[in-house]
Amino acid sequence: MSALIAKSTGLPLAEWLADQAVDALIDEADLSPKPALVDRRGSGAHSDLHLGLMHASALSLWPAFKAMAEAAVAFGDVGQPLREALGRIGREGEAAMLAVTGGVNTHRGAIWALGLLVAAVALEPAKAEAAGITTRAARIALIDDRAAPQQDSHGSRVAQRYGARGAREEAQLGFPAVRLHGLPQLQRSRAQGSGEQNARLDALLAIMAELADTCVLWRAGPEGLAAMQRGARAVLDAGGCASLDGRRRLRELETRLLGLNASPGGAADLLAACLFIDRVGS
Ligand SMILES: CC(C)(COP(=O)(O)OP(=O)(O)OC[C@H]1O[C@@H](n2cnc3c(N)ncnc32)[C@H](O)[C@@H]1O)[C@@H](O)C(=O)NCCC(=O)NCCS
Ligand SMILES: Nc1ncnc2c1ncn2[C@@H]1O[C@H](COP(=O)(O)OP(=O)(O)OP(=O)(O)O)[C@@H](O)[C@H]1O
Repeated sequence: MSALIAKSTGLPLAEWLADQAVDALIDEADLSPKPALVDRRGSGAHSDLHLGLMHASALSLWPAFKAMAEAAVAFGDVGQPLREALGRIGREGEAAMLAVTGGVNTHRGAIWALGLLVAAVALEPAKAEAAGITTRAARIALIDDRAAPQQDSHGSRVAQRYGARGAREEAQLGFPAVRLHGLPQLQRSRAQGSGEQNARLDALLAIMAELADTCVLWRAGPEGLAAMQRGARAVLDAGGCASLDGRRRLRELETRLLGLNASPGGAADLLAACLFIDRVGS
């Protein structure tokens, strides 16, 4: 499917995939009202981020996504050489992002998730259904990158402290938050006639209701994480973002998260992953 679309647009596959990844990031950033995240209304719980910066950051990642797709085509299968090429390109992409944002982490988790997914599609563009893409991405993520520097990141610290599944494990398991929660909810809400923006918000909430988001754990601990998961579930149980009661619950969730200075950045990255698969998937 994606091979055919790339062909019909006349673009090389790698360029088409980089376009889709960047557009998924821009769609995620623009989607409003997202609880406590950067969106068209403002900066949520982030004093160092704003929408223009999210856009500039997304655009700065286009060459990295293109290079990741090209690496997948060149190596041709999942293995150590591809894994280590992706790691190197990912780190270069992160450096380009930090140069554009003046050192602010706008899309770290997204480079990881979308990079793996872009490579997974490029490996077998004819097999672009969600299960196939996420399984191939997981197989890449399971390989050790011997050149990766030992990191003492916020995410790895809280994942260890609380025994939570962080960004790395989410990918290694084949993105269950996307496959089992985000994408099915996106389709359900569309089928119910909720409207595209509400369907996307519902997909974000379905991810938030299940994810051990290490951004939230870092800033607000296990109580913050529980508040995020419970609050997101309450919106969906009330009928989702297209319903009046759901909207009321969404406002309550945002107030609660802002009070905790907690922002579901990991869930936002995985919504972008969800929108990417929705764009390229067959
Ligand atoms: C694996 C990564 C994300 C490091 O993650 P780490 O757990 O150490 O935490 P860190 O706090 O630095 O970043 C986590 C990022 O993931 C997102 N996130 C948080 N929780 C989750 C979760 N449960 N699931 C998915 N994403 C999450 C957040 O938005 C955050 O931006 C990645 O940065 C990495 O190793 N990069 C090295 C370069 C590389 O190999 N690139 C390959 C590109 S394919
Ligand atoms: N629309 C969005 N708004 C805010 N964050 C987002 C959005 N989309 C994705 N994110 C993700 O959220 C992360 C930002 O979270 P956070 O600011 O907590 O990270 P940090 O800079 O590592 O830590 P901290 O600011 O707590 O010291 C980014 O890595 C980004 O991937």
